[in-house]
Amino acid sequence: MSTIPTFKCVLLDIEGTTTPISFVHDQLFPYVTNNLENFLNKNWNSTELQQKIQLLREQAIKDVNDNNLPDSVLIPESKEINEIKHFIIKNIKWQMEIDRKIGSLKSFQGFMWESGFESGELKGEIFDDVLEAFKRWKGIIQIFIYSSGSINAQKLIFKNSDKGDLSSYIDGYFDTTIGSKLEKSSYINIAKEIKVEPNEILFLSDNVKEIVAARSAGYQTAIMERKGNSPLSDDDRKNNIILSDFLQIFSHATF
Ligand SMILES: CSCCC(=O)C(=O)COP(=O)(O)O
Ligand SMILES: [Mg+2]
Repeated sequence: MSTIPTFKCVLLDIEGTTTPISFVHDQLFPYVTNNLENFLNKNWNSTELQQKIQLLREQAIKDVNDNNLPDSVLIPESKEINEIKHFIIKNIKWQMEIDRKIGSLKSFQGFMWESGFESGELKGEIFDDVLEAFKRWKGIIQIFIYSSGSINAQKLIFKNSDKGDLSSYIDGYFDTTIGSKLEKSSYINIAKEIKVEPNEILFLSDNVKEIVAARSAGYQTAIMERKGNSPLSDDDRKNNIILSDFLQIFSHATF
């Protein structure tokens, strides 16, 4: 068994990989849905909030025009303020019910989470083995994050984590502004950006479709099978390296 890594850097998904899915669904998402109305009322005059709302508005227009969604998802601009807020809340709750991984929603959520992390109400949950691997990789293997969550939200989770401030371990962050996690081109773009050959990058994720996209771009990959992740098929098991713990990477024959 080799203990010498054949990769120069790791690219890590968050939800289901560094962080339990339950943290995202039981803490992060309810923080948004429970505080939405208050948050809009309190921050209505903030330019940043209005920019985030504009992104939601533009996405909703695209949804109606390109995706044939009903006009009821639209967010009007020129109505009474409480009516506009009503449509924003409706739009966000609808998108969150289907766990949409789309930039405008993720950017809005990240903006809201800022207050939660600042007040200490939210603390990023990171698996124990992730911190141990970060310590072993420091100065040897570069660590990058690629999540559907906004870069702002990613930084908040690692800076305000239950393991302390982990920012110093992380060399860079990518979100879907570089492209969808399901597209081969996104992984090629990331490799170009970090100036590392695709076959020298190890991508870890719980999502098999993301793994397939990264593999088609020439990455080394492994599927994370954490408690609470979606079940894997027999084919997934046959065709992939499956890990339940980052520390298994250090003793895995093919890495
Ligand atoms: C900064 S992660 C917040 C969680 C989130 O909103 C999300 O969509 C995570 O998706 P991932 O790509 O990390 O599985
Ligand atoms: Mg994930």
